[in-house]
Amino acid sequence: MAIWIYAEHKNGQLKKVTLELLSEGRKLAGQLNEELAAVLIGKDVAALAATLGEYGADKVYLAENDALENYTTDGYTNVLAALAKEQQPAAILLGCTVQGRDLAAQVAQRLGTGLCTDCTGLELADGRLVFTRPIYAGKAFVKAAVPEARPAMATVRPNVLGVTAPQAGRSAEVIKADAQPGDIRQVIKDIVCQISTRPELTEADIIVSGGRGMKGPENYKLLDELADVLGAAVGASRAAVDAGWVPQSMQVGQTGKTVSPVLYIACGISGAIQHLAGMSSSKCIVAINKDPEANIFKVADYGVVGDLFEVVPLLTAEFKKMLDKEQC
Ligand SMILES: Cc1cc2nc3c(=O)[nH]c(=O)nc-3n(C[C@H](O)[C@H](O)[C@H](O)COP(=O)(O)OP(=O)(O)OC[C@H]3O[C@@H](n4cnc5c(N)ncnc54)[C@H](O)[C@@H]3O)c2cc1C
Repeated sequence: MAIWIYAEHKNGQLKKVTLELLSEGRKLAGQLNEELAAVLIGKDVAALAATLGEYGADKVYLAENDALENYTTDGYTNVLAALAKEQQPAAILLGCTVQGRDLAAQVAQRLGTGLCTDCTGLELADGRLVFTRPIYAGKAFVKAAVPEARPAMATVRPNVLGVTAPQAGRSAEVIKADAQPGDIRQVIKDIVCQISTRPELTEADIIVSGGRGMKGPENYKLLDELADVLGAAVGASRAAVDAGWVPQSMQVGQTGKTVSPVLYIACGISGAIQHLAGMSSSKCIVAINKDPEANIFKVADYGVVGDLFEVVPLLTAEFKKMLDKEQC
């Protein structure tokens, strides 16, 4: 009975959440005395198996097929579900990403098993995997387990688990898996990539986010400047997205992306429950708001009551000075 990690990858690179799951999976597999396996699906992805081994996988099930070049719900579900039926793992863990959420739901249905979504913690209790997940938009947490059904499945929020250092030279046994994608109903004609030098929102360690208090799209350049100095991603509230100031891909919250960076700087965001649902698991929250009663201050670790148009440029200048000094 093994613990499986779904190895999500993009543009020839493993997603950070895959490494986080491997690191956590390694600990759990050790405690359970089970093996840790990664499932790698795609076209020409075999080279990634070496990294999976270095980060803790004992085995890599490699399913390669030309038809699996791009993620499709049908193709990837058929391959992962068939493999799980054959091998009967104890658990399958996926990242709570757009792809992971889609695939996990389909595979769980196919296997007739339970799925805990959007988990922020994993532990063992009486030899069983117990998942921690936020409820009521992050106001409370439940501990949930998948009762008798096997495998127990879960999607885990990116950026909440740490990544342990890879062990150079550690390798995994690579097993060629059946890679028959079956009937694929989706046709992918083109993939339009956003070109950005910034980290992806869900994987970023630092996020600078702006809301309605930004007053207009032209003012986001203030956040861009701060983000450039900090190597951060830029996010937004739904109010800013609905106003057409920034694209929906930047939205953080219940109907946007869920993020857990080390540092989240909220500028001109009131802290509506739907926004908090997407960012309250950030490790450190800094809020800049001119209203001292704003709800965001209830979740903030540090709050600046002030006008963001004064505070943000000052922060940018101070961080720049600090980093310039460090480089000297
Ligand atoms: C079903 C549903 C789903 C939703 N999903 C989401 C979601 O995913 N994400 C999300 O964000 N929202 C979501 N919302 C909307 C949410 O309820 C709020 O309307 C939204 O988050 C408000 O955005 P905001 O904080 O930017 O704007 P506001 O609430 O208008 O707050 C603007 C803040 O800026 C401050 N401010 C103004 N000027 C300045 C200045 N110069 N300097 C400093 N501060 C200033 C103000 O004091 C105020 O606190 C959802 C709502 C519903 C009903």
